[in-house]
Amino acid sequence: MVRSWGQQPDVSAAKGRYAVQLTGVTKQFGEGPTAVLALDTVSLGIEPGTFTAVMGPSGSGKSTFLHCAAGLDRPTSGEVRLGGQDLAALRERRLTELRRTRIGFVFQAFNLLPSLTVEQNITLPLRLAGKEADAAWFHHIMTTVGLGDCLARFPTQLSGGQQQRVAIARGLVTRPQVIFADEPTGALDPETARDILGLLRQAVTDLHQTVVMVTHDPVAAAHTDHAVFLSTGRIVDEMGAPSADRVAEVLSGLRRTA
Ligand SMILES: Nc1ncnc2c1ncn2[C@@H]1O[C@H](COP(=O)(O)OP(=O)(O)OP(=O)(O)O)[C@@H](O)[C@H]1O
Repeated sequence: MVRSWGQQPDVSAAKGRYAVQLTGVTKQFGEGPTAVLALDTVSLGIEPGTFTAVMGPSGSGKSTFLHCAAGLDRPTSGEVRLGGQDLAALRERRLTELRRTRIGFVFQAFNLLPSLTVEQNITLPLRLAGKEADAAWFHHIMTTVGLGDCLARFPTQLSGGQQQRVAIARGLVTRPQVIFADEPTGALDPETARDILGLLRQAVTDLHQTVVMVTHDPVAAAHTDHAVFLSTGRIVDEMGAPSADRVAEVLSGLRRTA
């Protein structure tokens, strides 16, 4: 049964066809002989309402890709568009507003505020955006991430896996158009990881949200619609309807040549 969670995110505001579009994006860190080319003319269009895995060996540029795509870092050259909006054209304040209203983040560094309870941490993006929580959606997220008993606790009273779940709930609560997730299941046991991936899938299928997820895990990638493979800052392969076996095969080939 497909459940509906009320109002869907406003994708009609998007002028472009893609939810996220990178064109010739290059990101260089440093200058001269020590310079690192973390992204090398990367071009990719991510359709709205799809779930994409970004994969590749360690140091291949996955996190840099995510940071540039999410407007957290500016590319050295090339263009990033979110819902048709060219991020380079935005001043810092407008960019912050766009991140707050249209993007959800689930990153490895959980960035939870220690002085706020679990519930306050999760609902913080809503308060910043001046929105009310949708009680049914909030309850559903809480049940899925298994945090119902921890709402009044503080982050320091939680395990690493529980903190990750708080970060995931916080990324989903505003039902943003695009969710960027960096290894969201890395610290979790397989059962919780499966539930979290199911929740991300539901955000895509039921709410037409777009999820872009960096992962090393072929099993996690098998939950997505599309896998993109990076090696030394370039997109070297793509796969529709990825299976864990085929993904593992591509990754081991890339590790051999990395
Ligand atoms: N702030 C930075 N300053 C200098 N070099 C950086 C910086 N951030 C990333 N790099 C370099 O850019 C390259 C890509 O890094 P990135 O973190 O994007 O890779 P990754 O694929 O996410 O790696 P991992 O899987 O190990 O997290 C690496 O060589 C890294 O050392």
